[in-house]
Amino acid sequence: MTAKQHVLGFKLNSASGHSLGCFGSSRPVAAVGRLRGLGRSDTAALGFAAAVQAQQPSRRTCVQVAAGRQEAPPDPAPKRIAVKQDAAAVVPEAHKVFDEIVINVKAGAGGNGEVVPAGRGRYVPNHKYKPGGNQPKTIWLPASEPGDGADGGDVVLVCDPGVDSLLHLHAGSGGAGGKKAAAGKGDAARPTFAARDGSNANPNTGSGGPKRNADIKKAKTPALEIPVPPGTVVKRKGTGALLGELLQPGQRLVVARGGAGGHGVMAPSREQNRARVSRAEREARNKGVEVVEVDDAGWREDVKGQPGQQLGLTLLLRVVADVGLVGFPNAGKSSLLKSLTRASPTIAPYPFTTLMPNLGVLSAGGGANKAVLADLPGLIEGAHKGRGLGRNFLRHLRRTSALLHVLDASAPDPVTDYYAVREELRMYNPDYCARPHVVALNKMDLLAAAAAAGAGASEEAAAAAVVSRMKELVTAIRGAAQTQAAEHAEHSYEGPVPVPPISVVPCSAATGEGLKELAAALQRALGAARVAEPDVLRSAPDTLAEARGNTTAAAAAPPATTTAAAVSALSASSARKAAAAAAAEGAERQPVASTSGRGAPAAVAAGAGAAAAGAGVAMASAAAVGRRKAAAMTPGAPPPPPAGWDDGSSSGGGGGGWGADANDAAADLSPEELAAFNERCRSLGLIDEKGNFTGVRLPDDEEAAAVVAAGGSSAAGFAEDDLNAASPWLDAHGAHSPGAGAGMGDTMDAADGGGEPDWMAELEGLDEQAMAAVLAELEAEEAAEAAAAAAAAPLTSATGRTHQQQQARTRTAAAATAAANNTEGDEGEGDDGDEDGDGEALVKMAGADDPDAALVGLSLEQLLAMEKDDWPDNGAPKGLL
Ligand SMILES: Nc1nc2c(ncn2[C@@H]2O[C@H](COP(=O)(O)OP(=O)(O)OP(=O)(O)O)[C@@H](O)[C@H]2O)c(=O)[nH]1
Ligand SMILES: [Mg+2]
Repeated sequence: MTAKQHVLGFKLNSASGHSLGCFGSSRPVAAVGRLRGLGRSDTAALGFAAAVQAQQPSRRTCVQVAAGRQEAPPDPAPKRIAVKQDAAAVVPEAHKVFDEIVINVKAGAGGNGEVVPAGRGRYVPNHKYKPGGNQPKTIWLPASEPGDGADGGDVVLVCDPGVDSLLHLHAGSGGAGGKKAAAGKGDAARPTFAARDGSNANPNTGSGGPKRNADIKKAKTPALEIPVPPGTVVKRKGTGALLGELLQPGQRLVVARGGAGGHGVMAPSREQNRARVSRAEREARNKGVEVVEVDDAGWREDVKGQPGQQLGLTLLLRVVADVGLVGFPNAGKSSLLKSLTRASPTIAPYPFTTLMPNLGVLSAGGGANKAVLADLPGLIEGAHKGRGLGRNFLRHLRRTSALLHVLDASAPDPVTDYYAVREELRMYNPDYCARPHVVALNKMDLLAAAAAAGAGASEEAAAAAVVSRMKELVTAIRGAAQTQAAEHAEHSYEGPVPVPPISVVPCSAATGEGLKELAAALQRALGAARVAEPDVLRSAPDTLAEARGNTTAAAAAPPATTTAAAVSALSASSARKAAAAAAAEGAERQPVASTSGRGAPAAVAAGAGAAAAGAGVAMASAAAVGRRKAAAMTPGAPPPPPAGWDDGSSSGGGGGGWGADANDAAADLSPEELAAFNERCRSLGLIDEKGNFTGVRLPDDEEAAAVVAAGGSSAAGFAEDDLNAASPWLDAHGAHSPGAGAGMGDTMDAADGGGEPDWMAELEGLDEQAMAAVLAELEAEEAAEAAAAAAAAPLTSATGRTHQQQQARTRTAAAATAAANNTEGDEGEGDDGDEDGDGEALVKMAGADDPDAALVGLSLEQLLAMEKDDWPDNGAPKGLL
């Protein structure tokens, strides 16, 4: 044996085959992998030896290996082991779930405060100093107050409607500022989102500058905003505590608070320290206390910023939708979503095509009647225990108001499928089974094709076979729903009683058959959901429908549209009543009866005679046809609004604009009220004999004469003019007619109270005298206002004040003269026409201590004649004149 070769002897543990080895002796050493100094080929050789030894445990195996040589052994066995080792090193990539993620969030730490050495500053004279007093002559003024450190940035979740999943958080990438998840498991493997730390106090950057100004005491640190889709639920990892739910766009949830910034501190000077310590020492020694060296680090701690909060969060997405589509894989959920909405989900003939919910908007009837549908991944039996895609997707139903069960009608046993899905729902959350739901018997075309193939050439026989199969399925599905409710009662299961379907609609996503009926049924289900559980987040949907919900309103409607309104009202109210009754009755509710309760009244009221006797397709479609006929709707028109839906648009479609014209205001009135309202409008001249609106206007002479002749008012004062003829107009605006002896004051008051006075119309018919009186009164009013304003507003110059007062006096005098000419007294304007009183008031208002008071009575000429030097020194700029 050369020096370069070693003989390695092995004694392998026969129990485990190859876990331990010996190095030339019987003493066990470390595991094979931990033998130091061996190359890859050595390890392979050891492995080979282990394998041989495992085959023949009684033998002692020796392997000769050339140290340092990296030769590949010819035997394939070590290769296998090497492959095994590589396989162990592979870290399987974590499955990225779009609707759930655990992340770490870390708020920023606060910045440190400023430490200002006590020596910075200067002595300033002490203004309290008095010779002989105990105040020092100078006091120490520090140069600036020390600044605080900035608070650390918060971590905030922001509800962003532009984001539709949580996938963007997995990599911790994007603008959210997260770090990529580390390989491996545990906390470190989660993506981490850390906000910025607060900046340290720094006089140069603002924080920690001259701190006389409180506003710049702290610098601001921007928060880290993490966008999440609407419907994100935030829980604390570990405890599971619910931190919040983000539903509204722009909603914010602070999940980690930044640490507080450290305080700015004025550090004690060396002298102060020494003096303080030595004094304390001296006192302690005097008391015989042993002195222990203690570092007073209190202020040093105070300066430091606090760490930010740091925690693990579980984010769960619950899709926000009105209707959730549930069913077995391949039932055609995605196909139906595609046919009903503009969504384009992936559709394929194999199960679990859909892995993420797809959303689509169903807008039946346009406008407000919009519903968001969510197509969920397929469920299978045992999903609530984790089979298939598991129960995770079931939580997306949480925020839906109604459900659409999609069944493959061509499957061997659709009823069992329905029951199985209902049971899955019940076991996951019994509340889901209490929600209004519709069953879609999809793939009807396949059934028809099969029937046609079976029945040979006879089309009628094939159609009859399909109808009979559909009837059978509908009855069986309703029976299954009843069975579920009965079992619930029998076993006293938790939660509300499962409800039967609102409608079972045969349809085909491929041919489009039955889709209109399906959309209408979904709207009914949503209406029922809203009535049973009004959602405060939505605006009240049916205030107008409520008003039309009684026959009175229908009777008050214009004749041409009465039928449509009555049908609409009846169908809305009956549906609402049925829904309310259904909510109250619970398990006792008979599904067939409740369904006919929804459909039949509309049909009966319309005289279509299509009230269906039994459950099923025939009944549902007959009711729908009856409604359509009754409402005289075109085939493509939207279905009548269900309970709980704003019928603004559909009433317009069905009734030729009923409710959209001026009569809408009268819709809420009883016939008596309506008659009184019309009479009043007619008396005011607002509508003509035919009931047409004439608009708001001043009546002409004949009408005025008629009003006067009817004894409305006597003609006096301005009686012969058109002014009096305005009485109906004033009446209409809540003012009274000018009576005998009433002057302009009254008229103006009435006009003021009545909204927009037509001044030109009023002044047109006045004679000269009356016009002069009006003008004088206006002048007087203006003058009084000007005088009051002059007294109230502080004047800065004597000139301005004098000028204004002079003007006021002039106007007052003119007004007084005009008022004196006016024979009728103006009771409303009693403060006018008193020149002296006014002048006195002005002098009084000027104030006794006002240096300008002496100037008040002087004329402009007198003022101009005054020497400037004679002017009182009141601070006004001199020489203005
Ligand atoms: N003939 C016919 N085929 C249909 C109809 N609806 C769906 N299909 C077909 O059924 C298959 C499955 O349809 P999907 O819409 O992907 O079914 P799904 O329920 O979304 O399936 P998962 O996403 O796996 O749960 C596709 O091949 C569709 O073309 C229908 O009304 N008639
Ligand atoms: Mg699908």
